[in-house]
Amino acid sequence: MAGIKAKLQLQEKVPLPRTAWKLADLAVLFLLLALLAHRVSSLMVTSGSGAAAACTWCWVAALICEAWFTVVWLINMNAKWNPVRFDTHPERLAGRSADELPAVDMFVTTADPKLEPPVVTVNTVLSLMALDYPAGKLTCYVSDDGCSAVTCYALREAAEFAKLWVPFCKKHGVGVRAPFVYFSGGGTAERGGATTDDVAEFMRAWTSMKNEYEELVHRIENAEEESLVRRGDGEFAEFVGADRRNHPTIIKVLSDNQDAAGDGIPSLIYVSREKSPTQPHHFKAGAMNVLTRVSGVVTNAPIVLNVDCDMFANNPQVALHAMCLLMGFDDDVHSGFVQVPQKFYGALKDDPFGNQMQVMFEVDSPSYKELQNRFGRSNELIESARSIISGDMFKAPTTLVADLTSRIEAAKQVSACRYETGTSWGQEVGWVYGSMTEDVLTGQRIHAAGWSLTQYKRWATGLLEILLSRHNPCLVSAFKRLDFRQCVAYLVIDVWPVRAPFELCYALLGPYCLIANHSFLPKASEPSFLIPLALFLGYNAYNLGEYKDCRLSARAWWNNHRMQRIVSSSAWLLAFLTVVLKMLGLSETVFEVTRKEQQSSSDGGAGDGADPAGRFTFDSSPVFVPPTALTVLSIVAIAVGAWRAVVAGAVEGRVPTTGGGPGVGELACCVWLVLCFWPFVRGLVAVGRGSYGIPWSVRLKAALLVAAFVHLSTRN
Ligand SMILES: O=c1ccn([C@@H]2O[C@H](COP(=O)(O)OP(=O)(O)O[C@H]3O[C@H](CO)[C@@H](O)[C@H](O)[C@H]3O)[C@@H](O)[C@H]2O)c(=O)[nH]1
Ligand SMILES: [Mn+2]
Repeated sequence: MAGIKAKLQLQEKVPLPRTAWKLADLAVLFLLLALLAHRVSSLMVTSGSGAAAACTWCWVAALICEAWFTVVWLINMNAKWNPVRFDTHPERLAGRSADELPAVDMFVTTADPKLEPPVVTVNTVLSLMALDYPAGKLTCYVSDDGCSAVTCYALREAAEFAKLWVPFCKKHGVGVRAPFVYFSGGGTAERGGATTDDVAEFMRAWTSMKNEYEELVHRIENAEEESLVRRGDGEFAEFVGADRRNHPTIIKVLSDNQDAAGDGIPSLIYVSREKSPTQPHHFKAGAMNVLTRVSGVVTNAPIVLNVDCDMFANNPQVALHAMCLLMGFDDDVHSGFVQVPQKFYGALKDDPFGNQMQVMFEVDSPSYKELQNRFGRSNELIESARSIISGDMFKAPTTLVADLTSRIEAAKQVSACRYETGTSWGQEVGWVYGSMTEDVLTGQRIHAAGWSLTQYKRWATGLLEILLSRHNPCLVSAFKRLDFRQCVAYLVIDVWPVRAPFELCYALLGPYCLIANHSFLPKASEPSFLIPLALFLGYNAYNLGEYKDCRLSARAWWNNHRMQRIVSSSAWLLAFLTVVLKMLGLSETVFEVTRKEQQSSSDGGAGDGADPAGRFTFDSSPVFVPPTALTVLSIVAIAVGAWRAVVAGAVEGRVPTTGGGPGVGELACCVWLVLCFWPFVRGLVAVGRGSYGIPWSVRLKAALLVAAFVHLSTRN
């Protein structure tokens, strides 16, 4: 270690100046504060005079929402005020002898062979096994919460295929080592690295590799759960009668490489942890904690890399880059995890190095008893914890186990579903339970191909669970080692779901005023009208500018802007309600696994009637009710406003009721809402167009909500 540090710098911190943006940040902040000041002063005037009492509460509601938006703006400003970039230099590591690099245990989680086709998992695993790293120092653990013989079979086949694939990738410097990506280039065989072997020979190797891969896919796709478990050789006998919700632990060593310096392919271990209907399994966090313990008693690498089953490594040097960050600090033993800085709205490369939220064990010399209370009753695990706590965590294990199979008993003990009872797992140790987003700020997948409100709902649920728990960043900052600005940075994401009720309230103000003949914004004739106008224009120009800065189109900005409004009135709102129900003890939150598309290299991605990219589809899920209702309400409000204007024009000399009736501002709010929710307008119009149309059950619920709202607004 000391040797490495004395040598060339592995990483550099480069500050990124953004003076002009800082000025823009402050300008928007100034406008927000001006608006708040104007509201407060007008409220004081009206409460004194007693005039226009009817709309006072609109102004109070608007003031509260705008105060909240100002807080959100401040939180976001803090996070992007002084950005830096870390440049890593893996080439400075690559030259070093293999034993200077720490071993890495790579965790892949899968939960359902239907939603997450085994071919997807296999591609992820292959991309990890082919990383540029000493093969003997890599072990890949796959956790299968689906307890599927097909997944196990697919991985065994993948281990065989890896014997061809890994040397091929390394020899030809393949860029992306997930075969489906590599071969999706069609006939144009991509070639990385400048090697001297002649083109014809490469083409031959490429073709034969492609054939091998297609056969692998064929075998996996045609494997059947039933026939696998009934096979004569009894290889999958453990899966006989195994119900995914109720079965003993199954662990299989599919590839074993204990040659620390040597080549070959990394070890591959299949783990399906014990499940029992009476024990909570804590979803992904539970799976990760089992893998952590299994790795602790089997290979016990000091570094853990975690990816989901659909996150292949898009850069074979990713482990080396990570090492530059993890080993590049002076205080590296204390750097438990490294966060890869993300660019805002960054449609950047998707860094698959999913890092863990787990804070590293504090260094003290705990007694055996303390260790047992903390980590559980496995002697092997306690030994491995002790070796990490006491020693240099980067020290390569000196005595390698003869073979991995000898560790299976110990591994089964720690995979039992009752193992955690009475220990600190899920609390102080490992992945923390009680939130559906145990990873939170880690490299978030950018779902370029589409979006899923279910996923947003789960994320938002998890985030709010964090906010309302003792892990709330403000509490953590007050009592633990998280400094104030870091706390505020975590809040950027944690407050997502809390934004929902405020955004909803604000969105309702425009329609309410049009329907009830009130106002919540200054009149166009008043000078103070310029404040909200400047804010509206300035804020949107700012966001558009950010998109332009990232070389994204105006269209991309608009899509994202309106998606935010839609997500916040649908998924975030429901997440908010779900957590409120959980707090009241009325329901439990569940982890709804997202469906992974199976990208096959052979069918050219035609897909089974896949939706044209970007077109919204609907189903009868409750997430669609609030945005549908908001859309209908805005249209109704515009109609009412127009009708009132016509009537007022016709009945001459008519005096406006309170002088506080709606004006341009309120109308603009409703029009803007309709524009943001345009996909829902299309969904309302598309009757009988399958999933493009909003289902009648959703329309009915939305209509009831709108009717109730109109009724309440017009009741005096
Ligand atoms: O009981 C479960 C449920 C899920 N998973 C796995 O968890 C991962 C993430 O699930 P997915 O449905 O793909 O959720 P995403 O929203 O795409 O995942 C993001 O958000 C999650 C938190 O909500 C994080 O756990 C992920 O790392 C992060 O990529 C997948 O590999 C699943 O197989 C399990 O292992 N066991
Ligand atoms: Mn996912």
